[in-house]
Amino acid sequence: MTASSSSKKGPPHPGDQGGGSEKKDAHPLDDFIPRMVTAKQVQAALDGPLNPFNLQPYSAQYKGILRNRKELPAYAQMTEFYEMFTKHQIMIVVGETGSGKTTQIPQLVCYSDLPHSRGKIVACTQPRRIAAMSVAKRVADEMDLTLGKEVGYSVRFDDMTESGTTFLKYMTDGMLLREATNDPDLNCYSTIILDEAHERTLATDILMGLLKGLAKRRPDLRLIITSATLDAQKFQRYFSIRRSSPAPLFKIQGRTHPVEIFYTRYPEPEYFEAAIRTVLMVHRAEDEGDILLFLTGQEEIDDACRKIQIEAEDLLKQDPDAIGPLVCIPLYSSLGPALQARIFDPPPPRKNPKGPAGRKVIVSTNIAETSLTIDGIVYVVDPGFSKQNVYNPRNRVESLLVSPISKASAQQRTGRAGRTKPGKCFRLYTEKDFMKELEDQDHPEILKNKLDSTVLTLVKLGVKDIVRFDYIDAPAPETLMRALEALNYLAALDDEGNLTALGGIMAEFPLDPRLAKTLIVSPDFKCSNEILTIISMLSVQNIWLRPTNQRKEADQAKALLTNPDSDHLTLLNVYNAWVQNSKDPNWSWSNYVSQRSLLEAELARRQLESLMVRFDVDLVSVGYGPKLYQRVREALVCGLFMQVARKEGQEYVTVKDNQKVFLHPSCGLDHTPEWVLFNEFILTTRPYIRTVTAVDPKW
Ligand SMILES: Nc1ncnc2c1ncn2[C@@H]1O[C@H](COP(=O)(O)OP(=O)(O)OP(=O)(O)O)[C@@H](O)[C@H]1O
Repeated sequence: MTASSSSKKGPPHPGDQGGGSEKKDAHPLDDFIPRMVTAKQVQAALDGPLNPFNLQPYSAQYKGILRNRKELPAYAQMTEFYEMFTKHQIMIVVGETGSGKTTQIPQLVCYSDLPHSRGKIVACTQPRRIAAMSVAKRVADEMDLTLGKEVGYSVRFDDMTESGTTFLKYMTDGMLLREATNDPDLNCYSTIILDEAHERTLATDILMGLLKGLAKRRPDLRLIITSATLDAQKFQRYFSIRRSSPAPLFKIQGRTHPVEIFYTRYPEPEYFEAAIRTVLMVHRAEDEGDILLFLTGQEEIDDACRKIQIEAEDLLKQDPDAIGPLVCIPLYSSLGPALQARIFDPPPPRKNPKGPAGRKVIVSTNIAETSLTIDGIVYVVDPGFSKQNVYNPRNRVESLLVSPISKASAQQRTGRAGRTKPGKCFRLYTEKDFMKELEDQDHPEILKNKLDSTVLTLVKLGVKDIVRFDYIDAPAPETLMRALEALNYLAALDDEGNLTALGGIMAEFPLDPRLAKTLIVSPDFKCSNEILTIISMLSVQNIWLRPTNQRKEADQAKALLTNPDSDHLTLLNVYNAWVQNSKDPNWSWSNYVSQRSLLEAELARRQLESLMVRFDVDLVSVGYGPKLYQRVREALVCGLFMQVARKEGQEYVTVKDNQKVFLHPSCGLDHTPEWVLFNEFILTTRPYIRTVTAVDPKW
């Protein structure tokens, strides 16, 4: 620590040897009192010559970033923060977008943990992996430390932390939940920050219940719940110690830069067209600055990127002195990390030194809605829609529907502008609709998703009564019952609802319970090597590329890789052919399959394989031939037997619920077999089953 703070001695650290005069192996930071740290000490440390976390001199980059951090509202309220943090085990933090909740609060907590060599980890959860990864990178830079060492992240299939070194870990809420199943006391953490709690993802909701209980067992554990302002009181009440004393609220006042909001005068009948028009209008008429456009899904986004790009090139040709170059970058969750990272690339350079600056347009799903700072975004275009998952427990159908966003989402979207300078947000709906039609909040996922996997996690966590668990909002009993029933059929739970040995292992795999079961039983069919590949391929989206102008060629290429009896076996063929061709991107390109999806599948495969090793699930194969194909199909039935349909006339009817369904157009079967199993039931223009395999009812 710097000289300025070494005079401020406080009570000894719990690990200190008491009574001695000079401590033998004193650490230079020993007088930096954990939990009792003051804003003054931290400010002195931030401005000091040495980084207290690694005792190295600060870099020039650090000093530059620090100047900006000092402008953040969270910095200005540091004293108040520490006052509350030292007094309370649980606190709720609210603040406007961009005030520094995600980047600053976890750092402040880290100072209170110094010297970290003795310490535990500070965890900060994020609903989305891209946010966890990019914020960890930003914070590592802010702290002048190395990403993957002192500051790390952990997301499904990608762990960038170092055991014993990492003391600040950004992670998806799902990862923390998974860790809790192995260590219910989460002993390695000193403080857990549930960030973006207002998003109410399934995992965050369950974590809130667990951590509320855990806080009673572990008085040393601190919890911080951060949220957009609208629903803070709900969290305060939920985390109250007694009925009369709600959890304290730390309000970060103010924001960094103003964002001007514009509404349309009349409702827009075609949001997609309006969105493209608006982006081009901004490009033509507004000053330098990048644009972020929110759309609902991959197809729409790719389509928009193409259209915007073409139009912008036309504009540039017509008037190169007034219009700058433009590059359009898509962002959605199925893009691999490398392509997602393109959103942080600089905008294209000017065409000529006197001409207008280049502009970057990012077209994204709502994964860019929270916690993400993309430097340079000045304009946000928000058509007001997103794709939302809705589960109907009566017919067990999950459907993705394009629906209006909530006011909270709209505010988050607006908040993506004005992060590094003042911004503008164009809402493609009227102000009246915003006020009257949009709900305040999105419905919590726990009230609208299928809960099979969640219930398995809860049982594994030792929750005895699933219905009476301390949910912040309890799900419909019917949804819970459906989940218990499915897990019982899968033999993950016995008839009394207790976890079986099989269920215990299933819960260790980050997969839908049906797929976990398939994988675990597959050695009995001597094909676990193949099932592992198929499941890894199922975990990534969009293996097939089908560019609009090359649909025929793409379909022909796909036909050559297709197994006529099974889309699952087709996935196996694709992966194996790719490996046989040395994972050559040219092979992928000429066969119209996505190299990046295959790379992601490979990553998933590696991670799942290490779990198989850990839980003694043998990796075996009978070798190629018709026998293998049949065994793979039999193994699939073991996990997916609840997802079987039978042909009736031109269509299929599901065996379990008697629903009429159709084979999805992407299905590669060359005939319509009597019985099929399917991976997914989706409702779009019609009820479809997707990724289908012909099966024999005997199995
Ligand atoms: N990668 C980055 N590059 C440049 N500036 C950044 C970056 N990340 C964060 N910042 C700055 O830090 C500010 C605070 O970001 P932070 O993510 O902590 O805000 P927040 O309060 O969590 O907001 P939100 O909930 O909207 O994500 C941003 O407004 C921006 O000015």
